[in-house]
Amino acid sequence: MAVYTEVSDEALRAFLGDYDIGGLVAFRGIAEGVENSNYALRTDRGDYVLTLYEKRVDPTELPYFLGLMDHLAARGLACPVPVRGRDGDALRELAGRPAAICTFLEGVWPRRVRPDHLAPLGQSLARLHDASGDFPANRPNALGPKGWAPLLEGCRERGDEVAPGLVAELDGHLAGILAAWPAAGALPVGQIHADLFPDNVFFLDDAAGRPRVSGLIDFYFACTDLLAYDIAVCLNAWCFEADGMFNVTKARSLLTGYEGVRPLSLAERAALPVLCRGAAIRFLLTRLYDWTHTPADALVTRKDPLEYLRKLRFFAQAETAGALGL
Ligand SMILES: Nc1ncnc2c1ncn2[C@@H]1O[C@H](COP(=O)(O)OP(=O)(O)OP(=O)(O)O)[C@@H](O)[C@H]1O
Ligand SMILES: N[C@@H](CCO)C(=O)O
Repeated sequence: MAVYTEVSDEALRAFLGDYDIGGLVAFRGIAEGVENSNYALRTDRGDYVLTLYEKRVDPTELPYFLGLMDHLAARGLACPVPVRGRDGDALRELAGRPAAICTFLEGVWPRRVRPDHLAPLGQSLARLHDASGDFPANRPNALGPKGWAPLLEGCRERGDEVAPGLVAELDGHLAGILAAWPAAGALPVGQIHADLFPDNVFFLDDAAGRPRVSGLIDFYFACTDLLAYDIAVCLNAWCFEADGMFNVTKARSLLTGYEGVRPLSLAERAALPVLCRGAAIRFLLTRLYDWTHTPADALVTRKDPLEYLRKLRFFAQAETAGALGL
């Protein structure tokens, strides 16, 4: 479900009148995604995605997200390009919500991640980091280390309903992660995607049948943080099997693909285990918060926090990159 705000035919036609993208051919809601309302839009000039930004997005941050996509696309990264209206503005308003039209990306996200998805993923992630090197704006990571303790506080009352003893266990993990977190200035910082899960990466097969990344989407958690933290997010989101096992082959392919474009420093590699613990607790906490604050019958699909507890426990017992097999 991801159409929270309905758009009337009349409002849509008036809205499109502010653009120079041709006449309307087709318009339908996109079911996937949970944060915003997304519509597939076809005009006689091409395909687009219309996004209406819902309540959890801070409108003052939209220029950063749209500006970053524009910047990356201009440097050759396949990502949605915000389309400007006749007045030059990409960020507009529709049905009472901030709204933008972006170009449509071909491809499909992998429902089942295979080992051969990982090297192209790593390459794309490194290209994103390289291409954003000269991006002029910054956005602190609200869901980074400083945000985790307040999130855990928000889960303190009801967290143990999800698993007995969970909150106390998370207190212990969080203290350990924060104590071991890289000091400011120790690792390279830049613009990161911060949510590069399989459903945000589109692939198409090349002529030889090998998967190639056709585009990255959903930059609405992007922020300025440790570049290697983005790899840690991917190690969490892409390298575990359904039975909970960490797949070292996938993890190595991710790093090989990444380092083919941007080699990691020794310090970045050494920090991977704690960055992986950090990424695991970040997704565990946001999922736990949503689980304990969203009514069970709400339209939003809640994601399982315990999937990330298992990942956190796995990373907590691997103190070095070597122990992870990396
Ligand atoms: N530029 C694009 N090209 C093609 N499809 C797109 C594009 N942007 C979004 N989509 C489609 O819309 C769906 C939802 O998009 P997105 O993940 O950005 O939504 P969201 O509501 O912000 O979701 P999330 O819960 O993942 O944060 C995607 O899975 C994809 O199918
Ligand atoms: N990727 C996040 C959802 C927010 O995009 C998760 O799986 O918890």
